[in-house]
Amino acid sequence: MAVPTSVGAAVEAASARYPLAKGFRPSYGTAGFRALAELLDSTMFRCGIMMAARAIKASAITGICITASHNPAPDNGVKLVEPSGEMLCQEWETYANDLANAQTDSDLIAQVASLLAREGIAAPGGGIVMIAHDTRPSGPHLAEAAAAGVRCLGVEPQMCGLLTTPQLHWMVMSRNRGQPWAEADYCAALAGAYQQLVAGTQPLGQTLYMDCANGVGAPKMAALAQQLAGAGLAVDLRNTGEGVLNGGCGSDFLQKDRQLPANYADVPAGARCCAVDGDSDRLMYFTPLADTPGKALLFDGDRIACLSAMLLRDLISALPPGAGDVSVGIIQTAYANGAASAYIRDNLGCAVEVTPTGVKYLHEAAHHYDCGVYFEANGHGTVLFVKDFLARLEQLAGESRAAADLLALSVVINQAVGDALSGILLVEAALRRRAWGLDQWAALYTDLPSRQLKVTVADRTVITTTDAETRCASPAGLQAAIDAAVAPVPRGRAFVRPSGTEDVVRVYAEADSQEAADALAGAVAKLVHAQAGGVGPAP
Ligand SMILES: CC(=O)N[C@H]1[C@@H](OP(=O)(O)O)O[C@H](CO)[C@@H](O)[C@@H]1O
Ligand SMILES: [Mg+2]
Repeated sequence: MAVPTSVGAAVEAASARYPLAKGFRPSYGTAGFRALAELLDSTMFRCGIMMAARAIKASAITGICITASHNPAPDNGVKLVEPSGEMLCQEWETYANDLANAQTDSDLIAQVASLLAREGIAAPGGGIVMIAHDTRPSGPHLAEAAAAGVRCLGVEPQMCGLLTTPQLHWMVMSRNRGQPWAEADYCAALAGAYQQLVAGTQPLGQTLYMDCANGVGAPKMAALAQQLAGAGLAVDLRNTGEGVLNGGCGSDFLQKDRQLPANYADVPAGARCCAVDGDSDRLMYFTPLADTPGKALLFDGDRIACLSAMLLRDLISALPPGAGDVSVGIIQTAYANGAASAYIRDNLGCAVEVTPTGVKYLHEAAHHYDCGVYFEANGHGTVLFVKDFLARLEQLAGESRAAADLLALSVVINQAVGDALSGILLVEAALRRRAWGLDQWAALYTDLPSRQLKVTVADRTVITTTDAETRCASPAGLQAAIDAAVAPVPRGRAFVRPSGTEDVVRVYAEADSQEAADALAGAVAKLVHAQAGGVGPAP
């Protein structure tokens, strides 16, 4: 099938303004495309075309968020939103790669024609693509490039300006469901549900110090906090945009260095603190340590998952018998701390599943349960409720506070994707309902010391993995060598995998002491360097 003439002409006319940078080979990674912002004009334009096609195909609204999340400020990238509000379905990732890598205008038009033919899209037009961006200076320009792509298919781009990634996902989800979908509706829905969850409980009484990573989370949390006035949640916003995005602050910085972010010198040891990343889809809680100034004790995604599962368990056990059996599952990746996995297995009585890295895999697995809790260790995740369970809860909500609270929980916690702002309300509500401080939360279990390293190799695709990335299938011999390095280490565990967002191989190791974890990670990094084509000096 030939591409409709109007589409071909529109692509040809517009694409000259968004040429493929010389030698640039974009690859759809763990969460979309990411690169230096100045390389991305063509990628955004082409993603615009694709998400317009996705909208036409579904007769619905799709979304494009221009962000490079926790990456440095000069980078940018794109996250693509399905009509359901979830991340782009995996089947369309191939189109994204094919379009993004078309070398000439005629190649591009041929790729568009092939997509339209394979998806049975005969005529352009219909649908809307909502486009938002984070605080990076390159955002508005790249959003315009995406909009130009959308228009080529006769679809209307709707410019939403500055939003967190999860807000855009939520808006697309709500709008396609025919529910109130504006940004103000997001704040009202989350704040109202939070108030329901904490009704009748005492405020925690201390300020929450939130590190906004100098990103979009700052203005958006400020707006949400306005709606929470009177709910007993005092938030002190730090790193609100005066410094460099993700520079010396934010959830990723904290997780990597376990060091206090910038502008926390005056925050007392033991204070309740949290940090989000540049697009506010990751959340870490932390507290300044008294005995090692400048260092933080982390409450990571694993610990947030445990707290969420405990809240779910409390509420589910208080449901009336009419609610029937409710399955709760926790989904983790290989990066989950071994102590957290053991705690869940031994104390929470939930099913545990391990998937490859990337929320698209965790999100999919979470759908296997009535309530699926998923968090990556880095704080990216949410709690999903299946429709049928929500319908049962609605029937019971009039007579059962637990049912009403579970419904409120499903509103507080973003059902489209992991959302740091909604995660904050989840954690605050869970702590407040138990009248818990950070001490009790910390006492659930003690993290095993761990270490992550990166190794640069000539071609990271030489490393392939199996068993949810816990074992290497190639290069031959590498896994046996890793096994030999791990064997003598008490509580030792290690694995390696190629990153989906950076040109590196990631090494993870944990053991019963920090020294042992560091040594094991170092030994495994050396093996990777030696056996998988390491570049530069050995680690
Ligand atoms: C170890 C780690 O934290 N990996 C991160 C990172 O993916 P990599 O494929 O490891 O580069 O970025 C992803 C997207 O933000 C996130 O989902 C994932 O958890
Ligand atoms: Mg992010």
